[in-house]
Amino acid sequence: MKRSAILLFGLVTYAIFFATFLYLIAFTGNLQATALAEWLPRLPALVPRSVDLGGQPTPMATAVLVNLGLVLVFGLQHSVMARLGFKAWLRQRLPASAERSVYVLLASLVLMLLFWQWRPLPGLLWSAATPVGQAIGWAVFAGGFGLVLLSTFLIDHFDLFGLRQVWQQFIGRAEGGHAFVTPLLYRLVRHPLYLGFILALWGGPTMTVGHALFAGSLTAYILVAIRFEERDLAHQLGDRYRAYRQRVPMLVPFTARPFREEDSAGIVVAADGHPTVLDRHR
Ligand SMILES: C[S@@+](CC[C@H](N)C(=O)[O-])C[C@H]1O[C@@H](n2cnc3c(N)ncnc32)[C@H](O)[C@@H]1O
Repeated sequence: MKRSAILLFGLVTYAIFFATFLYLIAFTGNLQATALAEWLPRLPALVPRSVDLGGQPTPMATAVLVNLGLVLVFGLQHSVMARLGFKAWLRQRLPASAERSVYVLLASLVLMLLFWQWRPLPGLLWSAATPVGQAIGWAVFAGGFGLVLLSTFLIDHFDLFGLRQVWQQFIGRAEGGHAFVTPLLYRLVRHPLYLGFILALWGGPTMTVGHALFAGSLTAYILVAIRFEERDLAHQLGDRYRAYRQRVPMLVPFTARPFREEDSAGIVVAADGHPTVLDRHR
């Protein structure tokens, strides 16, 4: 009974996450009307509120404060709950197999709060004037979200969103955490998923003040989150992660400084074919 309940919780959480992710795409791209409606006039309004449309009109200063507050709540939820110490604390109170689903559920709820309470700031900063410019804007937007989704599968999509953990407890198999891997895009940059988000946030054919606030504050949060995440990874993987960090740039491909002999002094680099399991239970 308890096993089935945890499995059901994980499945429902995954469905909620996926719907929230789809809403995030529509929210960020204003897939409600705007530019897309010019191309596809019969496109139904996909979402009632987006970064630029449908939100409560609010004076500028209040809108900025509310919006930054929403991003701060998002950042705090993500960063606090992703720390090894917090995970250990949570596991003393909840079944370990449900921990990731709880994180994913809360992350989705915090995003829903942001969608609901976001205040548009409609001043136009830039807009692509030509069809080619608009197409490039949409390509960056779509490519960014595509990169996010692809990166989740390169790491381990079902582990990141808690499904693997609830399934393994259901079939009575011990849970082991997912491996540290560096396939494809992870050889070009250390954070392709975050790079995808940054491209998606800044892509699209137009940019308003509100959209720039959304993109800018989340980009700043991503840069902070990378610091925390890398600190944990270096703690878990030691020299292996430090050597990876030397070889592969953070977000911009082909910008790593050349690897020098002295960089490898005292460092033992594990072969890429032998991933280390990231310990989720510390
Ligand atoms: C939302 S994912 C983002 C992954 C990565 N920062 C990126 O942008 O592609 C965060 C989780 O992925 C894990 N992670 C980061 N790099 C990884 C890698 N190369 N292989 C496996 N897991 C990784 C982190 O430990 C963390 O639990």
